[in-house]
Amino acid sequence: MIQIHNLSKRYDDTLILNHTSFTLPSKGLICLLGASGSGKSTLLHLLAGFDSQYSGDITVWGTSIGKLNADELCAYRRDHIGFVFQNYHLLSGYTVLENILLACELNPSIEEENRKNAKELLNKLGLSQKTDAKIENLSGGQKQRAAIARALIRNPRIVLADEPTGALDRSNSNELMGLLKEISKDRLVVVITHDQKICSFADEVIHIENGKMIAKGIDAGTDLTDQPVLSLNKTVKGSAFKRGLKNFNVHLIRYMAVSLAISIGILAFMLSLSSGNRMEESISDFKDKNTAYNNGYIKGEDDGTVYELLNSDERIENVYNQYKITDVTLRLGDKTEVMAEKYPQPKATESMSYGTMPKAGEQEIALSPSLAKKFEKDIRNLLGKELALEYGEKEYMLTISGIYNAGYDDFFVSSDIEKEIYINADKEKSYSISYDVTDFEDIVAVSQMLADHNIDSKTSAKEVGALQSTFKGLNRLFLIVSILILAIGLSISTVLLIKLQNSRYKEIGLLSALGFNRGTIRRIIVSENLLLSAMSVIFNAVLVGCTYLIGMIFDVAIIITPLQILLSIISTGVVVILISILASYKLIRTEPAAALRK
Ligand SMILES: Nc1ncnc2c1ncn2[C@@H]1O[C@H](COP(=O)(O)OP(=O)(O)OP(=O)(O)O)[C@@H](O)[C@H]1O
Repeated sequence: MIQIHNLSKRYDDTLILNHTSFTLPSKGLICLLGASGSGKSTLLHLLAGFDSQYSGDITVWGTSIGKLNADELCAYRRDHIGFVFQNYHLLSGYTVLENILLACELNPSIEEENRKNAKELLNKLGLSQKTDAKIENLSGGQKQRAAIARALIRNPRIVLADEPTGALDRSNSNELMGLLKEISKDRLVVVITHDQKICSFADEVIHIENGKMIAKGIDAGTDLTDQPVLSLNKTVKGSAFKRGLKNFNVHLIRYMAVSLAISIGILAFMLSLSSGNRMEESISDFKDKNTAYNNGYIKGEDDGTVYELLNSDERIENVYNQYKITDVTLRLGDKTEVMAEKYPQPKATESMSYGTMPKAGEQEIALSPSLAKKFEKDIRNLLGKELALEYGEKEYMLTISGIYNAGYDDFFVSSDIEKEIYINADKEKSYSISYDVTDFEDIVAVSQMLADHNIDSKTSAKEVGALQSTFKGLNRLFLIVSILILAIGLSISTVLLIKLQNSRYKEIGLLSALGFNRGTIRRIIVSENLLLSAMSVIFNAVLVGCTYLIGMIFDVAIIITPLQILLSIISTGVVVILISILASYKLIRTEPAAALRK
């Protein structure tokens, strides 16, 4: 029997049930009557363990359900309660049979028996033709019968039905009540109704008036001798992943829309980043073409002050004095050219016709066109050839790395070769100083520092400055755009995922009402979220591929580094999982009564 003692229930300031006490028998058919809004459904939800926010006590077969923990309450709902909802709460996208078997999902070991029982019930309820029909294609009355079948399938000891005949005609109502009367011989069946004729089936009629339960009718008597014990088996069977997969399939279109939106957001962010990469590439292009971009040259005699200033600056390296040298011989094949005087010249301000300036650490030489022509008519052919440079007693074998645009006979050699040559030079007075700026970013600042000291240096600072100011502005712009795109993408994704989760309150409320515990529901949702995340990752990868393809077709090079691609794919997955966890946090924790009302 169920003993209701001093039960009160309020919603905010409204008292619905007011210190009411009543004892319901262990078997028999009870009809619950009352004006609309009097609290009939509320009472049924409390008896079913859908809502634990009340005062007073409900004792079922000697156990107070208010004292049960969350898992025990789930076991109570799953193993002892069959509930017929006023609004059916059947899952769209699933068949009638699947909806009914949902109640047995936590006991899949007897799957065949469950199916057989479900079909028998459908037969009894006149729904056998609709076994495999999608629930959304059923009429109101058919849905009601499917909901009744789901409540009865596990043969529960307590059946609570909220207006089960509301959508049925008289003959179907009578048939159903006949069935409920039949099963009430060995269990308790409580039926909410507004129909007085239905009450003729009842063993007892209870009215709810002013928050109190009042008996009106024949008392079925409280059968204390036949009182079962409330067994609570907390073992959970059934695969949460299987249900998650099914749900994912049913909601596939919705999930696809969400993952597409998220992937597009992250792709847009990546494309924006790609513009930043393009700038990086332009800078590296500039560096490749202007191999002497970081070199500086200061002409004039120095008493050591300029040299000291350069040497003491941490941004500067490879500082050395340059000297005029005489009688330099260049030999290539059978052609020899002697330069009576060779003056050091600024390297960074020269532009290249072909090839590159000699690089430090390499045995290289670059020639001016007029000098190059003395060795070969088509000066381009000289690139990569070996040229011997003789100075003093020494000979250096150098590779011709480039031809630069000076209008007189001249050459540059790699800085380490140049320094070696100066060992034998007349070092009475230096002609100029050469230095390198270690970091590209510091070139302009170093030139400015020298200008502040009234030192005139020849560098590529002007070009680098122009490049930097253009790129700095654009970079900032793209960074802002990227962050904006990411923020918009994340906001849209969050809203979509929250909407997706919010649309599922009823479904999750139903699972909870059927006895799925919080852990199982969490695992179902996590499975779906993992599937959603995997789908988003795949979409993201496909979209990146398509973008590359479109870029190739329309000849727009899209620069995204493999690391950025990997990061974007991983972040898509992580973003989806994190937002899903956040969005489903409340969903998992909502009690069935509240979830089903949303
Ligand atoms: N979750 C809730 N939050 C706030 N108010 C609620 C909530 N659930 C029910 N109520 C209110 O409690 C009162 C009783 O509702 P309940 O559904 O139990 O009535 P009822 O007797 O079953 O009505 P009906 O016969 O129309 O179905 C109503 O005024 C309803 O608006």
